[in-house]
Amino acid sequence: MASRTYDDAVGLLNTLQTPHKVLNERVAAGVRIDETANNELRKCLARIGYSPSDLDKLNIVHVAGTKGKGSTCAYVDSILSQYRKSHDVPRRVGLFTSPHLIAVRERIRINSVPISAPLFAKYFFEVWDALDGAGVGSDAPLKKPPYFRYLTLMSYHAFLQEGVDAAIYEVGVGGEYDSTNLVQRPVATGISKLGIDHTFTLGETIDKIAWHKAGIQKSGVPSFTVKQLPAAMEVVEKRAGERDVKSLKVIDLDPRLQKVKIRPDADFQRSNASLAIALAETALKKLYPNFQLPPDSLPKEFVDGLEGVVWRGRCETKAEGNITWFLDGAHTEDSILVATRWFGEQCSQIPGTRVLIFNQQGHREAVPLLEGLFNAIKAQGLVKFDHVVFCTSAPQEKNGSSKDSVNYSLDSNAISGLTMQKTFAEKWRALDPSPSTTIKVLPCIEDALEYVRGLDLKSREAGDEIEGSKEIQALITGSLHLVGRALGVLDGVDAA
Ligand SMILES: Nc1ncnc2c1ncn2[C@@H]1O[C@H](COP(=O)(O)OP(=O)(O)OP(=O)(O)O)[C@@H](O)[C@H]1O
Ligand SMILES: [Mg+2]
Ligand SMILES: [Mg+2]
Repeated sequence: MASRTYDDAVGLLNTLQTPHKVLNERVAAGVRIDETANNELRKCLARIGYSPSDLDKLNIVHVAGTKGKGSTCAYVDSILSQYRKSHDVPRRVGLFTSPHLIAVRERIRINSVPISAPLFAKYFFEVWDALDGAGVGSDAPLKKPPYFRYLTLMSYHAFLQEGVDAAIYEVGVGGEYDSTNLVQRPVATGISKLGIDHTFTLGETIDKIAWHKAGIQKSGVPSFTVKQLPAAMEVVEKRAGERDVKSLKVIDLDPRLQKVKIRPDADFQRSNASLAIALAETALKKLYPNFQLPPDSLPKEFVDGLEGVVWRGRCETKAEGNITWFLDGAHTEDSILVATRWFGEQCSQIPGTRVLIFNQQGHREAVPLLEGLFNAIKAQGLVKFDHVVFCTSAPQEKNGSSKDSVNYSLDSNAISGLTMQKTFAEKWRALDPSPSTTIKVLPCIEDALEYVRGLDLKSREAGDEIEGSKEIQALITGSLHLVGRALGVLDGVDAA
């Protein structure tokens, strides 16, 4: 029998990635996802032994949105975990999020911890074998769903087998046709901030995008959203009506958060936290029928859950001697503004050398994204980048990178030729012609981090700087893959 380790599982899982060439052909032919994908996935679910109604046992909190999904899910998870610790209910909390930063198994967590490598391998191969028809009765093989959909299927299996009694699901792309949308009766659905992203799949305008995301709302299930642009809100309301939801509530900034330390201390994050409070409250009402949240303050479990949440790669800082790394995986117009403002505010009080490390490989609007970053930092007027580094997020075999970060959906020629990075460098030079700004194109994130460390070394060798000016503040942003690769290096190999 073939070897069946975690590494083997990830290797096989990678064969389910859609290659760059096929993605391009689909775009050219205008092929978009529709309900056939979930009809196929229901067959796979049946094959591994479950009906869609089995998923209702997971008491799912389902979250869609353009920005803030992952953070909202992490908050709900963290609040429920506090109840688990203090009351033993829910006994086990599942969390399904994407993408991963370092290891694929981060996407499937139980009690906030990524499932172990052996458990990942076990559930991976159980699903694999069942789809191959290797089980009782030797059914005909079923075509395996692509990467993300396979992982979703596997998460259903893992959570049901592990006795999870509350699960939080972050939508992959859109909502209506997403593989997380197999659930028929979640406990609550949440729609975080809507904006423009994934336009090929979802449509070019916010109302089209909202249509997909609002498609997670379910009959008889409470739905929650945050303030949206009118064109988006109209669609959310219309779809809520069509679906006959139990209620649709628009969640404003929760005044009870005034005494809670939300990080970063910004309204976008308080909005995510407010949405999470409403979702967690609804889930807890299901788990404890008499549960009531006081109207003017939050119980300790909520406060501890919100303050203690760990959501890596989003507005994360790491100190390393004189260097402070600021990491944020922002890759849309709105979120890049948020990340840039956060960086500017954080380091404007401390003199030092400012570095930007940027990449974005798959996005059609990558250059405008970079330009948005430049304009935001300029408009804010607090800091200026002295060094700007463009590099790829590609794993480097020589550094012992794992299969977890292999990405076949990107254009390998563009990566090896550093095509995007050279374009970014030209763009930045045009935006900032000042000779005092150094612009670099480097093959990989490892080299970019070393470049920054080299700056630190040089300044320490120079030795005669005034106190404080030896600080280096480096913002790493533009892509969650870039940030994940950077964290992998900065944390050491086995960070997950
Ligand atoms: N409500 C929001 N409005 C605008 N930007 C946000 C909001 N919430 C988060 N962001 C920004 O988006 C980044 C990603 O946040 P998060 O992981 O919560 O979003 P997501 O919806 O899961 O995104 P994706 O999965 O597409 O990366 C954050 O680091 C932050 O810069
Ligand atoms: Mg996204
Ligand atoms: Mg996410």
